[in-house]
Amino acid sequence: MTPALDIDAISAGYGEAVVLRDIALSVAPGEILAVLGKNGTGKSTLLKSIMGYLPKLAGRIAIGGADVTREAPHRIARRGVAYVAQEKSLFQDLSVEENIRLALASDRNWPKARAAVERSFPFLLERIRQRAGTLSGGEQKMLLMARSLAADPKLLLVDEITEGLQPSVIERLGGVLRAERGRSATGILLVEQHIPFALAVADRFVVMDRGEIVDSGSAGAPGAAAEIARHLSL
Ligand SMILES: Nc1ncnc2c1ncn2[C@@H]1O[C@H](COP(=O)(O)OP(=O)(O)OP(=O)(O)O)[C@@H](O)[C@H]1O
Repeated sequence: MTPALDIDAISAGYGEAVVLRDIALSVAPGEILAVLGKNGTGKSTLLKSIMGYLPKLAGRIAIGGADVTREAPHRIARRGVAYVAQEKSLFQDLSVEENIRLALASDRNWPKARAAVERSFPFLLERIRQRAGTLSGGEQKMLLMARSLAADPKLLLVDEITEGLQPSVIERLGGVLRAERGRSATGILLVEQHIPFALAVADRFVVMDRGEIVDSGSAGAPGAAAEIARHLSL
């Protein structure tokens, strides 16, 4: 099966500063891969380089089998890649519906997108005309996730969605991601620091340290949480 994402020996960074070194990983359609690591180890940089925001110094990135290593971000997005960034990227003055419609390639996709929102976060349909900026922090994170899933992406990149959220919202996001894994072919790369959340929703994990992958395994393996916690505390 062609991977949703295939990264082969990527090195990348900011100008002279090399942050990622020789990264290799792949995500199958319908699979969730968690990327864990301490602050500043290059997890967000990895997502930015997949989105084409950073030039690559070496290596190759393929999305759905197509080489996108040197492609511009808008072309990568058009291949069906959605990115839930750490910074909230909602249009605060636009309504919930307008924010979701902006992620769609065509208005014709709205009925399908609406059904996806109903499946994932139905409360958003009751707030469909509300300005995004007037939702709470947790609700805005849910809207970000709903907007990405509504576009039915081939690949979804999620950067620390649980940061600053209360346990019930984290639980709800986890439920949505688990359901997504069961029903769609979207490959998901989930950058996280929240180990229990990551292991509950992912199939596999990798651990990054100082720009390199230093460990990997199956999320369901006994001892995975302790093994990851050791890396994060070193
Ligand atoms: N725009 C930038 N210019 C230069 N260096 C940067 C830039 N953004 C990040 N870096 C550096 O790249 C390294 C990795 O940062 P990155 O944000 O990818 O880490 P992270 O693992 O996502 O951390 P966190 O969990 O804190 O978000 C850090 O040393 C950071 O200072």
